[in-house]
Amino acid sequence: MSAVIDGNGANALAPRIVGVSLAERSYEIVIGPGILDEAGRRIAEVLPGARMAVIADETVAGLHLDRLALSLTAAGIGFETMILPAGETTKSYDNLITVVERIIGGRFERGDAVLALGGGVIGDLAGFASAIVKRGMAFVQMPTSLLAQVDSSVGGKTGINSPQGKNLVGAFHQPSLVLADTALLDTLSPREFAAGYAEVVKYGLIDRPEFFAWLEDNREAIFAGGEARIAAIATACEAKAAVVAEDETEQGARALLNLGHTFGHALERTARYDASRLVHGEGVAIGICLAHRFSETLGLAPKGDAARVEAHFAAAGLPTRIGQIPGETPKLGELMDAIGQDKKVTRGTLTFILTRGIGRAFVERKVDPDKVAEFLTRELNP
Ligand SMILES: NC(=O)c1ccc[n+]([C@@H]2O[C@H](COP(=O)([O-])OP(=O)(O)OC[C@H]3O[C@@H](n4cnc5c(N)ncnc54)[C@H](O)[C@@H]3O)[C@@H](O)[C@H]2O)c1
Ligand SMILES: O=C(O)C(=O)C[C@@H](O)[C@H](O)[C@H](O)COP(=O)(O)O
Ligand SMILES: [Zn+2]
Repeated sequence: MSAVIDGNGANALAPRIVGVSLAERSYEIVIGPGILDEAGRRIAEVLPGARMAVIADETVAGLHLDRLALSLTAAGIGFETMILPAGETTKSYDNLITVVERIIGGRFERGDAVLALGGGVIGDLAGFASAIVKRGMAFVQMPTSLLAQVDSSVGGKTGINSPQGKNLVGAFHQPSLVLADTALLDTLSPREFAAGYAEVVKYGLIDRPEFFAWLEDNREAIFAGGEARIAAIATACEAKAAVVAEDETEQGARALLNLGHTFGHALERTARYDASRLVHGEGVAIGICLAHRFSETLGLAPKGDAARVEAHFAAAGLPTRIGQIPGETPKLGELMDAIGQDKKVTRGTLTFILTRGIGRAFVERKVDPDKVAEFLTRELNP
């Protein structure tokens, strides 16, 4: 991207850089349009001499892999590509084995890197492969969905799904670099853009009420593209980077990033990870609304905040109620079973991220499962 100095001396087209401070595992998130064409140069600066095992799904490979290949070649970086089917079911044991064996078969060294070009599915799977091959290879994230640019490419959570639940097998393994080309979002479907937006809103609802209010005012501009979109992505990355720097392996505060996920992951499991019914960001949108309504029901949050959150998601085209998921309505027992497999369960007790109002989320341990079941019974039978 060429640099242009505007009237105020600011570099108008320069990418936004957000740092993730983790001592010797610190790295930069580079955000802006056109970063894809600079990928080779930027990667060579951070990982000189490393070869890349490039992993992408079929959709993203068809759209954007050629340009990445040109950029890597121009920078003298050797690479092999591995293409997987698109969609949540790709985060499987079978695909993990395929990818791991391809990397080993390609004679990649520990100091070489796995490069994930794609959404959160590819980032989580490729990241996990990089965490375990040779006990940990280098890893580069090139997120191509909104969700991946604001959330999954940052913070080092990697993994796959088990038939028993979301992300139940994985590792913390930080990338060395995150390159988020915001122009790639122009090819993302409106539905997937909206799904990623749910995770953007999440940061406002956790502890940045002013960001949530800004999103209420700027939602249409963010969906249209341009500066508002880049600003929203950068703010989300700053928010996530701050939490990750404080609590890399989720011993405490990082659990806040799971707002809406205890319910959301259970809904994804009951929808069988079927994208025609529910994708992750949609599950998060419904889950966040449930967390706000549950908090209101428990008398923790002021009346009206849950409705405000729901109105914002609905305006963005996102579902807010379990009944909006197409297909068979999940059974209470199935949902409670999935909730019982949540990774935040401690000594058998449930943990939820609840809220005292917009921007006032907190981690509640020892949540009474009977209260959750009563609440869900009402939600399932409105
Ligand atoms: N590791 C983390 O911290 C973290 C955080 C949030 C979510 N996640 C995980 O991320 C996954 C969801 O990520 P996602 O929403 O990106 O899903 P995804 O990777 O399935 O991508 C969504 C869809 O968009 C397509 N796509 C991606 N980029 C595109 C582009 N530029 N143009 C056209 N199509 C494009 C993909 O092919 C796919 O069909 C879930 O598995 C979730 O559990 C992980
Ligand atoms: O980075 C985190 O921490 C998150 O919780 C981000 C979530 O948006 C993401 O979906 C994550 O994969 C969920 O983590 P999990 O530990 O609940 O599987
Ligand atoms: Zn998520």
